[in-house]
Amino acid sequence: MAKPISIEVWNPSGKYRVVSTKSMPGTRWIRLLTDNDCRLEICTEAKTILSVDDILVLFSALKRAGGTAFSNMAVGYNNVDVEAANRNGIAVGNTPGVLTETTAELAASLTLAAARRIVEADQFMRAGLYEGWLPHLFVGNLLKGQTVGVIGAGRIGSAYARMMIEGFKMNLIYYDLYQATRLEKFVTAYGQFLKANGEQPVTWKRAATMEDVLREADVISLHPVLDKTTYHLINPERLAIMKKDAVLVNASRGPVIDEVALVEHLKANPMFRVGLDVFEDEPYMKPGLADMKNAVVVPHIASASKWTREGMATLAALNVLGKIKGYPVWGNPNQVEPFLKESATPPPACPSIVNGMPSSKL
Ligand SMILES: NC(=O)c1ccc[n+]([C@@H]2O[C@H](COP(=O)([O-])OP(=O)(O)OC[C@H]3O[C@@H](n4cnc5c(N)ncnc54)[C@H](O)[C@@H]3O)[C@@H](O)[C@H]2O)c1
Ligand SMILES: O=C(O)[C@H](O)CO
Repeated sequence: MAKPISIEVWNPSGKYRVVSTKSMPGTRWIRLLTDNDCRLEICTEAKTILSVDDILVLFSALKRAGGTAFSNMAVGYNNVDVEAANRNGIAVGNTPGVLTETTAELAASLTLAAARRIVEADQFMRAGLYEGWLPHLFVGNLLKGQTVGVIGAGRIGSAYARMMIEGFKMNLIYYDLYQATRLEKFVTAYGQFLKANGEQPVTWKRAATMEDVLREADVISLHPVLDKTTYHLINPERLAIMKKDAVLVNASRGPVIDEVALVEHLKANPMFRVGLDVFEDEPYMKPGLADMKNAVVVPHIASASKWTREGMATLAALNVLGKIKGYPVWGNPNQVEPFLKESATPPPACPSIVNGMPSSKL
């Protein structure tokens, strides 16, 4: 017999049953549900990461139980079979916007850590190897005036680009299926500001192909969704056209990079550096990656700030609650701030439902 799962129950007499597969940060999301007649069951097992297949099973179980909604506590939903959710009449929620700046900040941190060899230098220092200042010790790359390449200039890609342009006066080259008009306008205006102050203006370019970005950029950060078009977007051929001392950052999804090919590239090109938040086979790294001094690796923490994680929990809970209440879907998933005001009642809407199913169908 399968071992029973440990759960914590809030408001046991609540009319609507909501299950959280993990304990989520903060308490507002719990209050919002229990104040609205929900019985909340939180799975307290230490490790409950659901695979794509687990979620498929969950959908049919949800349907059998008369359930109507599932929400990821994440903006990315490549782990969810949305077609299967549609077949089961399940609305699928996600948590856009609240994590944009936090994720971009981590991508910027990885960029700096890789470019300036922070982790290597830290390890050297702790190992007691420092004997005094030397002209060649941990020489890295200067970012100012270099070109930052962004692949996937959506919410996070654009926020990252702005940080690197405004912070380090980098020029921009980007590739996206859509034009990033607001980002372009920002760079133009910032360039004019710099020029008016007697400084070298920054510039932008929308690349016709991804290869143009890879060839021209000194730093490349990946921010697309993961789907068939972006799987192994960085492959051996594309690694080969990048500058030998480029910095590559990935805080999108692991499979966007062919990680085996990346390890080979790092071995062959010691001046090439990467900063990775995500991995092809999480929680594992491909063999050899952990030994590479020119790789900075962190465990999928890009959205890990207290405010952000609490906000993600709130949005995920409100997606589910909104479906229970029969609320419409919020019109603009890029503007979710009204749901995040701690002291205010959230708007009567589901913050973000990706399969946009009308409440009446559910
Ligand atoms: N590491 C983390 O913890 C973390 C945190 C948040 C988001 N993410 C990942 O980042 C992704 C982006 O999030 P977002 O909020 O910026 O989403 P978004 O939808 O605003 O941006 C994604 C962009 O990718 C572009 N795109 C899609 N296919 C492309 C292709 N083939 N080539 C180039 N561009 C393409 C889209 O046009 C869009 O502009 C998420 O889907 C998620 O997987 C990771
Ligand atoms: O897609 C997301 O939101 C991340 O992977 C978790 O922050």
